[in-house]
Amino acid sequence: MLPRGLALLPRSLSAMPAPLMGSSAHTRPCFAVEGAGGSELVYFTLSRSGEGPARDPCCPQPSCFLPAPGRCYSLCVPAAPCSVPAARLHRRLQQRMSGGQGPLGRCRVLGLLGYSADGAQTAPEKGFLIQDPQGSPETERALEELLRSQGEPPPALGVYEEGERGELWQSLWDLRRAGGRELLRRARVVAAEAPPLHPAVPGLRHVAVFHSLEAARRVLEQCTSLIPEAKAVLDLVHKCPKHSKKGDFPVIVIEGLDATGKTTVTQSLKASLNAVLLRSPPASISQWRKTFDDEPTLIRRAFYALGNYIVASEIAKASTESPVIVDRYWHSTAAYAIATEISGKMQNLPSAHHEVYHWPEDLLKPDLVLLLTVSPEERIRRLHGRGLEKTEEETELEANSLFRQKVEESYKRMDNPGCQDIDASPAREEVLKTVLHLIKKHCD
Ligand SMILES: Nc1ncnc2c1ncn2[C@@H]1O[C@H](COP(=O)(O)OP(=O)(O)OP(=O)(O)O)[C@@H](O)[C@H]1O
Ligand SMILES: Nc1ccn([C@H]2C[C@H](O)[C@@H](COP(=O)(O)O)O2)c(=O)n1
Repeated sequence: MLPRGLALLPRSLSAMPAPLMGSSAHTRPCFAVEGAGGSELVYFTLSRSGEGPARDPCCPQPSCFLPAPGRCYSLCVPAAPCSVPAARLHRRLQQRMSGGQGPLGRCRVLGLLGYSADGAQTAPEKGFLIQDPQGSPETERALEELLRSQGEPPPALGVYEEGERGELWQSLWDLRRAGGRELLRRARVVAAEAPPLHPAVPGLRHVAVFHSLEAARRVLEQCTSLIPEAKAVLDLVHKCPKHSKKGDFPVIVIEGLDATGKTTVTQSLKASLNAVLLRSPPASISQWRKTFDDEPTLIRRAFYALGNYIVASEIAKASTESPVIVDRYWHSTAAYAIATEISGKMQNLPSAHHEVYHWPEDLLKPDLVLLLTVSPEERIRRLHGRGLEKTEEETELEANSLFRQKVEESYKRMDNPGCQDIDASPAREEVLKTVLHLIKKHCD
């Protein structure tokens, strides 16, 4: 018996009949599998005609999808990727599949992005590729059950099968009928060229890196009936002046990965400069961080973005009376969001000067942004030395040095104001001396 796999694909993309029948690779729906080929993404598209070599010398090989002798399943969320319901459905499925219970618990879950190859400035539809090392029918049943429990219409279910000549086929099934399924189409899986930009880049400004208060506010407004804290955040934003303006005293932001010494440096600066110390997210919303950290990227990043606007109003007020030091600000929000969304290798990051690195026009600009950097080994020594419980993202940083490098590189690509790099490895007093020297140089 030939190995089989299942795919749940974005309904909007899978329902695009013309591109599938046509021959232009530019208009076809395309897909990228994250993590199947190490740090490389595996790109594929669908051909109804079944044309193509028996075994495609390029990816995707059936083995990328079908872990011998297991089966592979994949799914995408069938709704607009920028909408709160789609983002929450994706998150729910992710939690259920990575919950470690039942047959889905033993599967390897990879990210799947569905995008259009015509370069549209839209966010990709997100999904999963699920590899079952045991190839058990229970997994298929558990997956169907999971999808049917998510309400109508459940995502379409695609089944991957290896053909007689080693080629890969995808059958798309409609799961809407209670207990049954109907074949919507069968298409050949063929390699697609890697797009010029990572598929998540065109949509970054819509789903992760918000460049205006309005864009972030729109997201939380969609959440008020689902997340009561969203209303509380919006109320605070509403109370802030529309365009916060900086006072005459300098505003200095300290940025960096966790445990690079931001708290240490900002507290010392506060004392040395007789400054006001602020942080983003501000104290007024930090009690809701856990709630928003558990939400999907779209909502989580909108929360942090709005936090920056609330801090901006605090900066405006404080900087009329004394220097202001800010522990994290917009650069953190943007750098972590970019590094999370852009899977794969460092080269997938948007190139320097890309608009995603530009400062939002409506957000109060600091005078100076200093980026503390330490070697990965020193950072881990400091994390362990501190002995605090690790957050999910800190664990990710420790486990995934590629992610850490992407956060740091994104910081370095920020524009106007850019981040000025500081080696924070030396002793505390020496780091403080360097920072004070730079502030003096900049502000004199
Ligand atoms: N220059 C330094 N040399 C040695 N240890 C340091 C230095 N600066 C800070 N540390 C220690 O490293 C640990 C992390 O520092 P700190 O809490 O200031 O980092 P942070 O960037 O604010 O971290 P987080 O973002 O996770 O809050 C602390 O235990 C701190 O005492
Ligand atoms: N202005 C900010 C501050 C923080 N974040 C996010 C980025 C990380 O996920 C996490 C790090 O914060 P820490 O653990 O150091 O308090 O919070 C952000 O997006 N924007």
